Order: sequence, then C-alpha cells, then structure tokens
Amino acid sequence: MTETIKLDKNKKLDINEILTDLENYRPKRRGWVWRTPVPNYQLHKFEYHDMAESLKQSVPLPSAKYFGNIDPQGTSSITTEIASGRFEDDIRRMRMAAWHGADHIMVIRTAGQSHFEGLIEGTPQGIGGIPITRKQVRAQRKALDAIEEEVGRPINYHSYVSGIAGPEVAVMFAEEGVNGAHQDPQYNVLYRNINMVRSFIDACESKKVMAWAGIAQIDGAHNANATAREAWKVMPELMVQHALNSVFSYKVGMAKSDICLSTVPPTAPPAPSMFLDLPYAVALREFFSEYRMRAQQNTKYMEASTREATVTHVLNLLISKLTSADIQSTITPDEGRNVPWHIYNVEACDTAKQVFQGLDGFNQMVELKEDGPLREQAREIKERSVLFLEGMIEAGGYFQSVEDAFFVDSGNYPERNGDGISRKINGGVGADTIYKRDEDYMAPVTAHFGYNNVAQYDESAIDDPAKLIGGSTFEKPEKIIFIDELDENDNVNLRLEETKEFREEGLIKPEAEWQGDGTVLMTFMIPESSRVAEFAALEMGKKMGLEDCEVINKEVMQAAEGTRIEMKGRMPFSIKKDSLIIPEEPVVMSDDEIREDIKRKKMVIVAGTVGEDEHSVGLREIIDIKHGGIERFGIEVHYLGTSVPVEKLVDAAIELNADAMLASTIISHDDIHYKNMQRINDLAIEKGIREKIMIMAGGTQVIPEIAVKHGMDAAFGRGSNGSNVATALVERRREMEKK
Ligand SMILES: Cc1ncc(COP(=O)(O)O)c(/C=N\CC[C@H](N)C(=O)O)c1O
Repeated sequence: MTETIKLDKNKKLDINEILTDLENYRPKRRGWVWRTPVPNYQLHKFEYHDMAESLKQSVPLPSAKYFGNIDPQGTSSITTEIASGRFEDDIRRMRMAAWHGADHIMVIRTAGQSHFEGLIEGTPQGIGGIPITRKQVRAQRKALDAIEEEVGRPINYHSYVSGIAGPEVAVMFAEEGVNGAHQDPQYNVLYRNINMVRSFIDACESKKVMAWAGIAQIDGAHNANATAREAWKVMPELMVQHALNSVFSYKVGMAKSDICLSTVPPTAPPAPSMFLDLPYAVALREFFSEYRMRAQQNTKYMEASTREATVTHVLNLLISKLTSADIQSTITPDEGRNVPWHIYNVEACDTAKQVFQGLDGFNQMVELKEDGPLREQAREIKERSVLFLEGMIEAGGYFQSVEDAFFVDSGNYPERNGDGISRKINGGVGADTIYKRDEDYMAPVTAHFGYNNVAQYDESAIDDPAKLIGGSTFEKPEKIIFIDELDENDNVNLRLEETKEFREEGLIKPEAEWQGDGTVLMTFMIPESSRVAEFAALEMGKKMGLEDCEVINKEVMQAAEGTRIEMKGRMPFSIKKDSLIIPEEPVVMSDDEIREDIKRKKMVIVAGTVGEDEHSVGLREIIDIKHGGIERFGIEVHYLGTSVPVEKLVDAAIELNADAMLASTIISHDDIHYKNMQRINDLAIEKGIREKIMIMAGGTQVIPEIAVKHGMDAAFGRGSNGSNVATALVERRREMEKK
C-alpha cells in the first residue's frame, strides 16, 4: 500500500516527493465521497442548520476572526477547476483550494484531447488544461491523498471521459482511483463532432466501467447554455439532454446516486436572471428528483470583470440554496479573461463557502411560492421539453433529430430559428468504426458492456470473465503497464529543472499560474477615456520595468472622466529570500509579566480617537477589560472619546502627568492619520514633555514602520489587541527607565 505523504502546513509541498516511486502508487480508494452533514452544528456562539463536518485545518474568511475563527463548511461538495497546463504547479493550487474548502478538484484536459484516439502518456505540458495521462493522474491523486489528510476531509479527483478514447480513459480512471468524470455521448456529438453511433456505443462501455469504479458522473448539458446564442431559449432542450444521458446511464448500470446533472442557470444580469433561471432550476429538480444535481455557475455571460462574475456567481448560489446542489461548481471569476489563476480559484471557493455560510438556515425562513409565475414558467418549461422529446421521436429518434439540427437551436422549442447544430449520422470523427461482435465474442475483462460469451471457456467465470486470465488490471493492478515519459523534450523533469531556482535557491517571483511566471496584476484608475487609458497604462507598465504588459480588463467610470484598468505584466527580476530584512514579529508578553510590571509601577494613560474621527470601537477594544483590553492589567486609562483635538490629548496628558498617550487613527484619507501622529509628537516636544511620555497610535490602515517615522514610539495595525499594546507600553517604559 502506498504510504501517504505527511504535509506540514508551514512547509511547501515537495513535488519531487510526489513524483518519487509513482510506478508503485496505488489509490487509497475508489468512488465518490460526499460530505457528512451535521444537524444543529454548534460552532462558536451559533447553531448551524445546513453545515457539514468542519475541516481539521483550513483558511477561514478574513472576518472569521470576529467569530472565533470558525470556518463552517456547507453540505455541497465544492468544485474548483484547475487548468494551467502544468500539473506540477496545479498541485500547489489544489492545496490552496483545499485549504479554502474545495473537495472536488476538476482537472480540465488539454485542448483537443477529445480527439486523441488513445491514451496520452508521460507529462507533456497542456494548453488550457493538462493532458490527462496516467502519470499526471497518479501524481495528482497521490498529492491529493496527502492534502486530504492535511485538511481532514476526502477530496474527489475528477476529469473527463468523453471523447473518442472514452472507454480507454474510463478504464485508466477506474485503475487509478479517479472519483468523478464527465461522460455524456451528446457532448462528443454536438461539441466535438465525434460520430454519434460510435459515441453512444463507446458510452455504454465507459459508463459500465465508471459504474464498476463508483465514479460519479457529470453530464454535458451545460454546454448548450454556453453554446446557444440566447441561452434561456434552450431550456427545453437542456431537460431533454439531461434525460437522455441520465436514463441511458441508468440503463447501462450506473446508480442514480452517481448520476449528476450538470445544471447552469441560463442567464445573468442585466437580464432578470432569477425570474428566468429559478423556474428552470425548479422544473429540473422536479423532473429528475432521483438524481444528483451538480450546479455550475453561468460562464456564458462572463466578461473580464471579476466583480461582475462574482455577483452572478452569488445569484447562482442563491438558486442552488433555494433548490438543491449536491455539487456546487465554482468557475473562477477570471475565466472570462484568461486561464484561471491561483488567486481566482481560491476566490471562487471562498465565494461559494461564504454564501452558503451566510444562507445557513435560509430555507427555514424563505420558501418558493406554490403558485404564480414560478410554477407557471416551470410547467411551461416541462411541457416544452416533452414536446421536444415527442418531436425527436416523430423525427425518427435521437440520431435522426441530431442530423435534423434539433439541438442548440436558439428557438425556444417548438419555436425554431434554424440555427441548431447538425451532425451526420454517418459523419464525424470515428465514423464507420463500429464492428458487430461475432457470435462467439469473448473478452476476459471486468465491467464489460454487452454480450460476452465466457461460458464457452468456463461456466463459473460468467460473472467474472477476468478470472480466465487470473484477474484483469482492476483486480491485479500489478498488471498495469506504467509508462513514465515518452517525450524527452516535453516533460515535467525538464520543466522542474527550469524552475529549480525558485524551489532550491530561495529566489522569489510573483506567480499567477506557473512557478516563476512573474505575473503581476495592477489596477489603475486612469482619468482618461478607455482607449487613451489603455495605452497610458501600457506605457506606465513599461516605465515600471514590467514586461509583456497586457490590459485584461477595462471598465468605464465615465466616458471622459476615467477608466478602471486591470493590467497584467511580468516582473523580470526575482528577489533572494535571504536578502530580505524582515523585522521580528512583535513579542507579546504574558499577562502575568505585564501585571507584575504595572504593579511595580503605576501607569496612567490618556487615550482618544483624534481629529474629526468618530470611530470608537477599535480603541474601546484595546482599552476595555471585557474585550481583553489593557485595563485588565491595572493600567489607569482616561478615555477622552472621539473627535479629540490633538491639542486636547496633549493637554490632558500634561494635566494628568500621564505616562503615555494612545491615539486611535482610523481615517487615512490624505494620510491624515500620519499627519495627526506627527502633530501629537511635535506638540509634545513644544510643551517639553516628549522625553518623558510615550506616544502610540493604532488603526486599521496604520503601518507601524510608517507611524514610527511620524514620531510614534510604537504603532498597531489591523488585528492588533490589548496584549500587543500593553507589551509595547511596558517594554518602552523599561527602555526609558534605563536612560
Ligand atoms: C461532458 C463533457 N465532456 C468533456 C468535456 C471536456 O472535454 P474536452 O477535453 O473535449 O475539452 C466537457 C467540457 N466541459 C467541462 C468544463 C465545464 N467548465 C464544467 O465544469 O462542466 C464536458 O462537458
């Protein structure tokens, strides 16, 4: 049995360790693992209604720090799609996504793999996805074994079985413990122009093998959304496509609980998307209540604005919540601009996690109306889809209706626009490659579809044909032929050699998708029209020394007043980690040590939010006992309130003979926070008390190193607490006493 690699959260995953001894790797399990719901889940001060078991380790939302750092996990499996083309870099992205709640890693294949007649071997680099090969699948599944141990939840690995080599890929997936796969013969026909007869016959074999391995299947209906000119018009067809693949899969022998319908809300704002998409989601779940729903967000109407894509994603998640989603796919918000980057895979996982956290218990307060447009539209969609099916039967069945371009026509059936995709029954890739099995046909393999005359050799082997050869690769994995590399010029070893300096020589470069790619993303607001702003940004990028600058998103603020520009570029240099001067993390003294020091010598402080600033919460948390503030150490604090003029703070310090002044400075506009710090310092000098008083400041926008340059003895940024401040006061007073 393969030993699972142990990951340390503070250590990078070692790709060489993953690649070692891959030929002897065996998957830990087969089949899909669903999350475990926990009814009435007590987390922090809340009781959750719709959550699953928490992770052992994870990265919670930024605001989790206000809620005991909890990181509730919804009950839907969360998918992240990984597709950089270099599986070795995708593995690190998988780890990041898993820490952000992804437990379904979907690996997009390299462009065109659907037309590869057989398996690809080795580790060539892919375009827009990885070439799915045994070695890459093994490496990623082996890595996920380690990552799932680390986060404490099983992770499902997924890729695609569709395509002309479907059965071969299905067998390899079954051998390698792949947990999920897209398989839908309609996808071959409509989107890859693979012969339809070949596609359905292959699909029988592929689905039989997937059923044996317990692989959860996702269909391809969502592609019609993405392909049709007006996606909301193909809803009747989508229902039919789901029906065809689901019933076909079930009849081949797949469990309904492994048959997932890939459903996408067809529209997005500015269309009235909820009004159009919710009835479809309801109709679909009513028609196919025995199957699983895999909800995917709309990617057709996705532009380059990640904000816009994220809001559409949130609306799609609301539909999932109001209806159901066994699997919730998260398409990265930058899918509309380039091959997804690490940061956007993580953003998409966080969006889904956050929305399901926020909507916990929602269905106990809100329910769908039993009458009105929702039900009327849902019924109409169902009626149209039944008409569509009847029309297909009338046309002479599935193959004939495809030839008659029934599918992806942008007319809302039975309306027709005549712009459907037509495929010839005897045309496409793989046409005329079907051969009828001989009467005495026999194959000594497991999970084989169709007749298989085993009895002629051994009656007892009828249910286990592979017995005739002492077991197939499904029973005897040692029979698998593992091919390490085939192309000496295109493989992971060469790529790792090129990026070795970033792993072994402590060089650092920013990275969007590949190690050492140096990609940076800049956001500008340029006070010019869109066209001028674009070329101004490119010029600025050049002057900043960035290479290959490219504007990847432009959003008009106002035609003449300005344009928001997002531009990517490449940083031509790297920095040496050990050349960095990193100040020590501020040490926090123990409560006892602080109390001892205050007991030794009284400390009086004046504090206030200075300037024209009404923020009080932050400073109160630093002071008040109930928030763990500095008063709990016996420090005497005179709180002057908010909008305190700096003169008043200094005068109060003199009047009370205070040991310190604490200034809260939240507003940072025009650097007013640093200007006020400087004024406090200068006033203290002017009034002759600077030598004997400590001055400290804090606020969410305060950078301590900059504050000290404006006369502070110490300063505190976002996330600081009473212990940090008390420690600084005690340390600073000790230094002053030594003088
Ligand atoms: C049924 C089916 N088979 C194969 C493929 C891909 O197969 P190629 O190798 O031909 O690209 C797809 C494509 N869609 C999946 C990505 C989408 N973002 C998703 O999450 O569903 C498919 O739907």
